Amino acid sequence: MTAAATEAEAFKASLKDPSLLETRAFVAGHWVEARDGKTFAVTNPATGAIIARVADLSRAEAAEAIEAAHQAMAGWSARAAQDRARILRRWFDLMMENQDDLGRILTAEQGKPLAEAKGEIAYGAGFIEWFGEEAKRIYGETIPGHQADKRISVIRQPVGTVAAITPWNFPTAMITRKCAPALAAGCSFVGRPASETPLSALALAVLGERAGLPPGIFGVVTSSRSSEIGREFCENPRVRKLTFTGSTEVGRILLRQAADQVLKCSMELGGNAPFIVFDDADLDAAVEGAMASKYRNNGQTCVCANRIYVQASVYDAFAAKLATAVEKLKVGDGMTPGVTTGPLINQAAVEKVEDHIRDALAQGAQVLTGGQPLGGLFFQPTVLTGVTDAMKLTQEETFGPVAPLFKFETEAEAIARANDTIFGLASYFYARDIGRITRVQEGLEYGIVGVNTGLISTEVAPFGGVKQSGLGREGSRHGIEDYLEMKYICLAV
Ligand SMILES: NC(=O)C1=CN([C@@H]2O[C@H](COP(=O)(O)OP(=O)(O)OC[C@H]3O[C@@H](n4cnc5c(N)ncnc54)[C@H](OP(=O)(O)O)[C@@H]3O)[C@@H](O)[C@H]2O)C=CC1
Ligand SMILES: O=C(O)[C@H](O)CS(=O)(=O)O
Repeated sequence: MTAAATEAEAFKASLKDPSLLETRAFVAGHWVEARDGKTFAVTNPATGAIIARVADLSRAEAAEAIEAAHQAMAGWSARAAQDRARILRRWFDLMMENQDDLGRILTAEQGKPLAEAKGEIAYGAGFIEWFGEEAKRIYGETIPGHQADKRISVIRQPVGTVAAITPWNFPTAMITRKCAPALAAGCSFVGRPASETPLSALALAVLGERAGLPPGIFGVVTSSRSSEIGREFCENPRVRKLTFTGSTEVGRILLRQAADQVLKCSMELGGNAPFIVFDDADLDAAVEGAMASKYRNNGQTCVCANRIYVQASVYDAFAAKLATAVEKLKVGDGMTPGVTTGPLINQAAVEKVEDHIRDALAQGAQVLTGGQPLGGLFFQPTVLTGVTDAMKLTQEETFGPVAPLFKFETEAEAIARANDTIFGLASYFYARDIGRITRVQEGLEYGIVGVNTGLISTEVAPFGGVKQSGLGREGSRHGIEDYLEMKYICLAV
């Protein structure tokens, strides 16, 4: 056996339940290899080791998964909501019972520290718990008739078979944030996870099968051919809803492809979050919030602070406090206890971070701490000062551990600069004056505003962006609406 195969086998053996490390796709309730035998490698970004080889399905096999989901849907949507709710609750329970193994699989393929990965498992499972409960509350309504002999009612029915494409940065939560409302509504679901991180989705399918999801209702199509599978999802007439999480660039491609059949779409796209520190802020709290928002998942989240604006009178004090906190971060393999910051996902991510830093320094910014690669896919958590709006990192999402500090003078200036972007997902600010808090929270053009907090992610709230950060909301009681169609019934009596 080669060293790579040995490492993969060793990782599988390290799990309490090795059967969770599935490498076949899940189609029509069956675990399948690609018909042509093709596989693609899944590597550990911390070590570069191949931890698995996963079935590499073709577009035709993705079509078979969609057909199976379409055929299975009638029986699933006909079940009582209580029945669907019980199965989703069981799925939640199984995820939490296997949280340690699921966290280890997630860290191995994505790189985030194990504690953070286990946190994502709980976060992701929370969507299944939440929408299992919402399944029982899909209410309709009656409306007084417009004529004496008319009786008007409105019912809400499942939209149909849902296709989902998800990113590598939250390989569990981004799937459950979509499949949970879909299945709760009575839809069937076929997901295609990012090729860097398919194992978490497959482990989810193992537990979904054990929880009692009927064959075909929840499919996972693993493939390295993302654009081919994406075309199938957009063009297959059996698909009635496409939901995507990822970059705005790919979101635009999918929306163009989905237009031909006027396919219902939800889009959770890129961000460029401002993080504003006013002169009346609690600076220690602001530093804590900036650390949580900026360096979570090594800066690889769409809601990470991407631009940090600090009012002039507190700029130096905030910068010094932030640098001190950043220098306490411990970079390393996420499986190692005490590590707070794992690797970036791939070499392209490292190069984007280096490009943003190089561009900023060339235009006069200074490195307050960090700024250097650490070998492999590791990078020093970095703070830049003297940053200006002309630099690349002001308009582009860095998606890495770089905190650029901008200086501002007035409240109006801060709001205007924070809004000067095509994105509108998350935003944050720290202040204590209630008048300022009210003006700023209303003035920011974003789908999400964190006030005196850097962490906003929860299944109970509506998550989503405005402008080019996306379409629709995920989570909260609103999150199920995108998986339902409203039907108006006019009965002549
Ligand atoms: N708003 C949100 O909640 C989130 C937004 N993002 C944004 O996404 C970016 C980083 O994530 P990243 O995964 O690199 O984003 P990408 O948009 O590159 O990839 C997202 C998913 O889309 C797939 N994909 C890529 N190209 C196509 C295509 N032409 N047709 C169909 N599918 C395709 C990818 O597959 P593969 O990788 O296998 O090619 C992956 O599964 C950042 O801009 C970030 O802000 C990321 C996560 C969440
Ligand atoms: O993909 C992401 O970045 C997530 O949407 C961020 S969150 O849901 O964890 O806030």
